[in-house]
Amino acid sequence: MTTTPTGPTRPASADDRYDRQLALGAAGLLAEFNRAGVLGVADVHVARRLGAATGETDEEVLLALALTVRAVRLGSTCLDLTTAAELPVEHAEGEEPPTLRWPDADTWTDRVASSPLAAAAVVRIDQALVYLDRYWREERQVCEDLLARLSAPAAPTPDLEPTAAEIFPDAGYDEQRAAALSSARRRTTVLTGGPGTGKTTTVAGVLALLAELDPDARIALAAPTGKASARLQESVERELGRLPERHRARLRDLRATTLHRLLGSMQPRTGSRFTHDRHRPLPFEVVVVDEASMVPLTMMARLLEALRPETRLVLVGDPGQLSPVEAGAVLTDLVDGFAGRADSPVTSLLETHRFQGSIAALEAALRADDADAVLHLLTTGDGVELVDPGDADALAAFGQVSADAAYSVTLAAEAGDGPAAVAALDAHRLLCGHRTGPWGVSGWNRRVERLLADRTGVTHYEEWYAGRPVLVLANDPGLGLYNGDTGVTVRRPDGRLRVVVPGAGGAQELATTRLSDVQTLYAMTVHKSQGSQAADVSVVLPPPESPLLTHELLYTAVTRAQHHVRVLGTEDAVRAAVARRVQRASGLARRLG
Ligand SMILES: Nc1ncnc2c1ncn2[C@@H]1O[C@H](COP(=O)(O)OP(=O)(O)OP(=O)(O)O)[C@@H](O)[C@H]1O
Repeated sequence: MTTTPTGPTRPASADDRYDRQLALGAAGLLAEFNRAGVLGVADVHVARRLGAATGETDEEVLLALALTVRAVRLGSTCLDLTTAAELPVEHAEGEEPPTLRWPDADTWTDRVASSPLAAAAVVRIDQALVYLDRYWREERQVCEDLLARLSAPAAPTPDLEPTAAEIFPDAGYDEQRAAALSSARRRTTVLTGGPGTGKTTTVAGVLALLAELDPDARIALAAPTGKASARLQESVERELGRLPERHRARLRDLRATTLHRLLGSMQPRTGSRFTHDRHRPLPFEVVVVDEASMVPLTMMARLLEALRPETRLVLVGDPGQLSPVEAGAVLTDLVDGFAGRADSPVTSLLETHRFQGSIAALEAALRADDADAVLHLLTTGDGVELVDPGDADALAAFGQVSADAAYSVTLAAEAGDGPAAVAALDAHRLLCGHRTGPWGVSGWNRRVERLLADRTGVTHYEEWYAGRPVLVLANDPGLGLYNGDTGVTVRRPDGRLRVVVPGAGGAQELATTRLSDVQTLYAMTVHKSQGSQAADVSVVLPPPESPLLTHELLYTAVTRAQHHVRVLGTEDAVRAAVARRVQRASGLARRLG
């Protein structure tokens, strides 16, 4: 089973001209698909506007355009019209799905190909897929740049084996030693591996090998988000600390940054997107990009065009994790597209070094798509649990774990002990698949707040109180805060409240008035938790019919846990998640293969 999230949905029968989900003025097929909840208002408006600009009147062609806009909005880079009618259409429980007049799948693509829209290059047909022009260009460019990098002969490298043996001395590092050696010999590497498989350790080794080849090599470390770059900095520093002094000394001044900052500010007047592009390439001999699974197609296109052909590129990530919010799942496409090619730049690390026992077994069962094994482990394993939401006592106990964790944070925060409050906060995480609704972050935030109030006897009516955990929602480079940072409010001896936010350079304390874009963090989305870890994790699965319930969601959620994970969900929900891979349409893998 595969799924594509279906976006806004409403019952087909309702018709309200003031409904914000309905596109006013739309008629024919566009109105029909909008009313059924398949198309959003923006999809319809874009299609109508581009149709008017190009003189396109064929409603089936306009429908194809609107569906392609929708596909991009939901993360695909293109749309296959021959299978479009298989899109799951949400409908109210107990009702039949709406009957939609899907155009003839055999001729639809040809009609689009010979339309004024295609003549005006608004849409492109390639490999029988429909693209918006921009994504077609970016996908082709990514493919061409990568293949050009692979076909260029690599510079001859001296014998690196002795240095590799020095960096990775014992047999426990065999897999990483081999991966680091092959990366150091190549111009392009895609280093993949699940959580804790030693990707960062390998990157530190690759950098040490490359610095051995060229001690003056300029090295850039980057990640898609500020939070991920801060984590990269921290973990590379930690892993470099393991290396002999000679290597450490060479790599001491490395600083990680975001991809946006690496590429430079936007250049609106020159029409170029970033300071660095094909004409003004990045001045580095080595560029390492971590959390590559979070890099969307557009950013990958901008990065590749800004690299000199001789710059070594190392993309690092876990293709099993959630894809970026924007269009494209490039890392997955690279792994699929290069599979079986003799010149594949993909190197995979398989052995996990962080997890043990049932969590390691659960991770392996998920990777193998083995739903029976996943359920068996969740119901019998040590340190892993499945909690039935239909069992009131079990549900109450599940909520109590979060309330107890919040209580520990409150005690430390009221005592003014910042480090203890941060440690208590990081000891447990409650993760939800949904943002809103009773099973989402907003519902669980309220629920834990109530349980905590029952326990302390104090209900907080003020926004800020000692023990309030917060999640930062926007980057603020001035304050050194990043979207995804977490902090906790503590009471200082003078009674004032301060927010303690741990970071790579140590914790900082901020007045509550300086933090504007934050939300209470008794629960957070699985998406936001990517890349972070907690000793104990509670996961609230969406119901089986939710399109957000996917393999990637469950895998990302359970692999956040170091020692204990409890999953609130039915057996059906677990089976649905294991079976349902996020399907993002893209032509990149086929182009590469
Ligand atoms: N070969 C090894 N033997 C023992 N421990 C290792 C080995 N490789 C890495 N480790 C340790 O395992 C932990 C995970 O390694 P590392 O951070 O490199 O993995 P990762 O794949 O980058 O993890 P993630 O991306 O999930 O954060 C670290 O504490 C690291 O020091």
